[in-house]
Amino acid sequence: MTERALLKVLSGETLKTPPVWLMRQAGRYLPEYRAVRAQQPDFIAFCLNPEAAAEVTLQPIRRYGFDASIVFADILLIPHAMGQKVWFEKGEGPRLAAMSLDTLSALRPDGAAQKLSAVCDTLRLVRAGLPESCTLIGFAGAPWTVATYMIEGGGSKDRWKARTAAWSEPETMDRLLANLADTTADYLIAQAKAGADVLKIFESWAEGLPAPLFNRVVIAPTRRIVERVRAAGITAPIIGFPKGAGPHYVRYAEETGIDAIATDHGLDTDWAVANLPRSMPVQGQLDPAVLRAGGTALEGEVSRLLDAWGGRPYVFNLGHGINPDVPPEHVSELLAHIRGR
Ligand SMILES: Cc1c2[nH]c(c1CCC(=O)O)Cc1[nH]c(c(CCC(=O)O)c1C)Cc1[nH]c(c(CCC(=O)O)c1C)Cc1[nH]c(c(C)c1CCC(=O)O)C2
Repeated sequence: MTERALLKVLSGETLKTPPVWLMRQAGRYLPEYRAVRAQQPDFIAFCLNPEAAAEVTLQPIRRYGFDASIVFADILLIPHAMGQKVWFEKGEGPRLAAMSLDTLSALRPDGAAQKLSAVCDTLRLVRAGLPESCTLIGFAGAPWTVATYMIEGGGSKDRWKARTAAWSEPETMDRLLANLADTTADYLIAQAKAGADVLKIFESWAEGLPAPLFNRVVIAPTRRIVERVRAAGITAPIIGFPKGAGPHYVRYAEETGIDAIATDHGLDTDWAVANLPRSMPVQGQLDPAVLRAGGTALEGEVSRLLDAWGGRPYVFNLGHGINPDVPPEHVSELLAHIRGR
């Protein structure tokens, strides 16, 4: 158990060769993923099919021997479980049924997490198929990020409706965020009980928020999740990923109660090294585009990050998910650069 490199780093150890895994390591860049996906036309049903989800979770572990495995699921399972219809249009990303903020904030969280028990079944199947040295990660979206999808009805360029609602209807918005936080905490607790060694909270839309809003919609609901998970006796380390938070990264690291911080590729490395809490484990921040590019650019960026974060508890990862057009052999090159130093 303590042999797991990722767990060592998350408990504060510095390793000469950092553990490595990649966001979206199970996905369309892998032909074996596309073969399973072709049999699973409904993406939500795919996520809730433990055999199929466990199979694609294990595919990148078999191919590359990553140090960690992240359960195949999606942050939009929470709105699905809370009663908002979610579907995926081919080539266009997620769609969610139009609902008013009042209606969304009245969706009752009680019992919603139990509707996602299939994800716990996936975790148990994955654990049984993983090498002992591989850490198993469970995850959920952070309330603000999930709320933006719920309010906008899908992805959006600037989250305009959600940001406007946060200012114009603060009580209703805060109620939605609190409901999401409680459901998400219950879901993460269930994942830890099903065998997740580590929990990760994806705040993919932390970008572009002034400080007062960042405190209210990002920090407070995230802290609420962490407190509720800890109150349930769960000790699994929690990684927070406030993508695009810029200088707010520091307060996020210090005030949410998370144990480790995942950084995006837009964050200045030297600034992050100087300003993030020194003892806090850091994960990230390779530009996904340099993984697509490969070659000497990739080698140079790997060296730059390993040099910058050397001497600190560090987990190698991308600054965002791997793109579908990344050649699978570039991932092998990446691992050779990291493990060959
Ligand atoms: C915002 C967000 C979502 N989902 C997720 C986030 C947070 C991380 C981020 O910012 O990317 C998180 C997520 N989604 C998925 C995982 C699986 C685990 C892993 O990292 O390997 C994880 C951790 C599978 C997935 N989730 C999705 C896919 C692609 C679906 C397909 O096979 O067509 C996968 C592998 C679909 C998805 N799901 C979501 C979007 C916007 C999309 C469409 C994007 C696209 O088409 O690439 C919502």
